[in-house]
Amino acid sequence: MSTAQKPRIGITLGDLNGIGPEVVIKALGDNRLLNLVTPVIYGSARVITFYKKLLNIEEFNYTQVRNKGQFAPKSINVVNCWEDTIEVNPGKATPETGKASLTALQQACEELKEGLIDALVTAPIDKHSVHSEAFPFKGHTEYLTQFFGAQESLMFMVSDSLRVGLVTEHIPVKDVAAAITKERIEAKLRLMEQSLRKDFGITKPRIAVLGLNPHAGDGGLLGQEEEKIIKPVVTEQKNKGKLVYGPYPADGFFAAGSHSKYDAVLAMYHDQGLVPFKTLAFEQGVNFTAGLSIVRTSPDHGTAYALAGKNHADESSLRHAIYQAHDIFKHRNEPSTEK
Ligand SMILES: NC(=O)C1=CN([C@@H]2O[C@H](COP(=O)(O)OP(=O)(O)OC[C@H]3O[C@@H](n4cnc5c(N)ncnc54)[C@H](O)[C@@H]3O)[C@@H](O)[C@H]2O)C=CC1
Ligand SMILES: NCC(=O)COP(=O)(O)O
Repeated sequence: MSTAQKPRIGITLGDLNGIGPEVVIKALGDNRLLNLVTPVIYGSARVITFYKKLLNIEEFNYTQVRNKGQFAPKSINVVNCWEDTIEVNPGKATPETGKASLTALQQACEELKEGLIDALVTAPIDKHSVHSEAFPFKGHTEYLTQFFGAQESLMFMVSDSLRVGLVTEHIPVKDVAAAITKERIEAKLRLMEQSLRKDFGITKPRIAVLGLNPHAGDGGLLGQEEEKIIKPVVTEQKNKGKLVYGPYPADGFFAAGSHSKYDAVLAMYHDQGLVPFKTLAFEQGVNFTAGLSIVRTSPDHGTAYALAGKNHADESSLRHAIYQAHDIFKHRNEPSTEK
């Protein structure tokens, strides 16, 4: 694709019984997006029609893709990823919709690999119903990391006011401390710094690192990870001239608004980073998988089954995910941006 053309953004519907189809339809209902990107929905026209009727949305037109990779440039394109009729029951977790969400994801990833689309936005899957022999992963992040052949990736939650990356992602809390190693923190810091430069155009990024234990260990009284692992990594980074600071106690850090002094924050585990992120930036927040050869974003929420089919789901995060995928794709492909 030449950079003058609009990026073709693949959008998977996620679990058909969750809020994925609703937020996709509502976000794309804003026609201004068509001036910027060519959206390609991976899923099923039948499911889209079902939700259009259920939610009473009339202003949403699309073109079904008949020939692989041939997309209508000024339209919302829909790729039908399965032939059979899958029963849609909003709010209900089922193995069938788990399987369908995987089929759409796999097809989108294949077409991304083939260069038929330029970036991927994924609506939420139900990690439990999709988990199977065919998908032995904890989520999209782990699947995409393997599919696109990366050694490591970074779960990077991004918004205009806050960026938070994670050292450990989808693992039980009981396993977190053992997973906090010098090598893993270094790898995540490297990915975060590269992404801030390459994807966000920040020449000399400032990064804050959080501690693991209460009060960042209180000098070793409340845990040794800060003294033995995290501080030495931060010191080494500083000695290399990197603007890396910490480790900071996580609670007071956000309470004092200290995150606004940094381009990104590295959290040690999922909820340590995502609780403040979602509290401060839920609607604008986007989940970005940094460190891959391709661009993938998603909204920062899940299937929200309790809201499905009720027209109560907020589509802002999905819309931001599309804009963010566009911006990062452009950043990576415009010759003038920082690499
Ligand atoms: N990227 C992905 O595919 C993700 C998938 N999930 C999956 O989603 C399922 C449910 O996860 P939960 O932890 O309950 O998180 P959730 O994000 O689905 O729901 C958390 C709370 O936020 C509300 N909420 C979520 N999205 C909203 C929206 N767009 N508008 C208004 N309110 C919204 C929900 O009603 C609920 O009260 C799980 O199966 C999980 O695996 C969760 C996060 C990411
Ligand atoms: N809470 C973030 C999250 O679960 C991201 O999941 P995924 O993008 O890896 O599927």
